[in-house]
Amino acid sequence: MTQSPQTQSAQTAGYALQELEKEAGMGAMGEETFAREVRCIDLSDFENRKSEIADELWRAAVEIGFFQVSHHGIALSDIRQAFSMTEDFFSLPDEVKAQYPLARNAGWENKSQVRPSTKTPDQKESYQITRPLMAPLWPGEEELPAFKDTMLSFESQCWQLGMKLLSCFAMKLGFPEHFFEQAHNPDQQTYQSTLRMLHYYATEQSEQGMWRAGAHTDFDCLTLLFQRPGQGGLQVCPGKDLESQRWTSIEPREEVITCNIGDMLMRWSDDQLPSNFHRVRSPLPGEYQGARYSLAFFCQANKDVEILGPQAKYPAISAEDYLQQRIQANFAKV
Ligand SMILES: O=C(O)CCC(=O)C(=O)O
Ligand SMILES: [Fe+2]
Repeated sequence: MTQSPQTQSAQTAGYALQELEKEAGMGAMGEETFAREVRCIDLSDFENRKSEIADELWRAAVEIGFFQVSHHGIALSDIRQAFSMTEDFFSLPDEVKAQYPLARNAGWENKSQVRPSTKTPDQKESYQITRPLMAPLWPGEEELPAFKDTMLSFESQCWQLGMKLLSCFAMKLGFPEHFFEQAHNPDQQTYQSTLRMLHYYATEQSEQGMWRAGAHTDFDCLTLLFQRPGQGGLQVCPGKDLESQRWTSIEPREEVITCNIGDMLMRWSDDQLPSNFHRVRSPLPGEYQGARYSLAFFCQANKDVEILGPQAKYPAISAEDYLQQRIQANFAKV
């Protein structure tokens, strides 16, 4: 980094402001539609079909910003096991979970994320796993047997898939094929990719008139989102629909993973790849009113990695500074 700290933080603040202004206008209900297609890209025979898959991913990401992947290599039984552990974790008493409090992007929080779009707390609890920060944050084996091993192995599978997808984007951006894999190195202390377990409260435990997750774009490069059948509510607003605030509902399907580009890759791609708004709305009367669980894996470049696009549209910024400014805008205390 050649800039003085002062110039650097002024630019950081300017960019943060721009992102937040966009987000602040997105809190309304808007219009709902099922009409827009969210493409599902088949990843089978990945190594042999890589350039064709890369073309399909690029088109879906550029044109819509969201896509789903099928035949992605993570076994359904592993996904189900990760969800079962997630339910077990959130069933622990609050006093137990409170021993593992959220700091930066690891640990447990409860109704503490206030989105700039809604300015109200998301009606959820979450527990985030970020490898280098976990030592004081794992429940003991006696509290939750096999939790740590199961979730770490799932995290690793998510990382592998995330890196596969990012290698396709690297090729299309003119970076070396393994560029993003090197930037998301799980063996270093600077690793900051995160597996987030989410539990949205059943209607009776939620405050009325609030969002399960207010409209937002993700901070990361790429998000992989796993949903449970029958637990809907995720809605996306592809860039084209931003002005009209037309929201497309994504029907949860167990065998596909819903993916979206985050702000970090948008910046890294000089805005060629858009990060788009999404949210989780509360159930409407007549819909399933029970709890909703989801799992999200956020590919976030290691702290010391410099984010600079192929055309250098924006000044270089470290992934650490980039992420920190977005976390601060969302959580008061961390
Ligand atoms: O739970 C979901 O379906 C979405 C979660 C999400 O968008 C997030 O945590 O960033
Ligand atoms: Fe998100």
